[in-house]
Amino acid sequence: MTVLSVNVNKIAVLRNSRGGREPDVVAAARACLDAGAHGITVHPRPDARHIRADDVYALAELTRARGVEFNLEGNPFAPPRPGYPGFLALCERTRPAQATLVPDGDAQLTSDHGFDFVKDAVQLRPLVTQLKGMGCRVSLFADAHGDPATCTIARASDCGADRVELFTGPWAEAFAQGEPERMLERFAGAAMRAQAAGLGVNAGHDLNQENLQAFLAAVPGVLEVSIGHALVAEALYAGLSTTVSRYLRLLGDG
Ligand SMILES: CC(=O)[C@@H](O)[C@H](O)COP(=O)(O)O
Ligand SMILES: NCC(=O)COP(=O)(O)O
Repeated sequence: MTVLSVNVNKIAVLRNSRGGREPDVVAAARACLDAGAHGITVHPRPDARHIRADDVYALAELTRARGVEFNLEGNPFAPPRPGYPGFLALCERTRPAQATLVPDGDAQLTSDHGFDFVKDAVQLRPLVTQLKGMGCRVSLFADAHGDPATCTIARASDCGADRVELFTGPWAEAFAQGEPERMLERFAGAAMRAQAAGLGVNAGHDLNQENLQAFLAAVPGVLEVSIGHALVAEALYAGLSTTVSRYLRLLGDG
């Protein structure tokens, strides 16, 4: 079975837009877990555009109390700054069940590529060792959509990683354009090469209710998907009619 880790970054985007406490990230995470989600993911960014250090601490406590996986994602190379203690410090303080390393830059709107496991190995190896020493399972964000001849995904095992997370943005794009076949072949091939090297395979980015099943049917042995942006958008649509009805009842119209 593939487990679902819900990414609650977008709840924090909404909260931060008004500067108050609502919507509450922990309450939202609790609702996801009450609905049966297997874990919670967050990807705090150094500019604190959504998840803040305090959210990470509170979610670590919630997931520990509920006995579910906390998946902390982030760029381990981004230096600390006021309000952001750094990815390793956050892991040290919260001991997430899974640490997912992602090579994003500050200016990125969102994550858009994985590591080059040949070029980045020297830097990654000691970090992976350090995180494993904290008791974290370590997953590395990986491209799976490129030419199989140049794909370095299997080399993630040389970095000491337990898993890779396939960057599924290109899959979502190919699906939306009605051209899924070649992309599915590439992702399935990359997943199998990673598995042959002893790595577990996770997947995430832009997965949604439309593109998820075809992906999982074609890509073997995906252990976990982390989904946030689309899931929160879909939740808005699913919840809007109930909520509008409630307001109308309050107004005596319904
Ligand atoms: C690694 C990954 O694909 C997700 O964590 C995604 O980047 C979410 O981050 P944002 O919510 O900041 O877009
Ligand atoms: N690791 C991917 C993730 O946590 C969520 O990505 P998205 O669904 O917000 O694109």
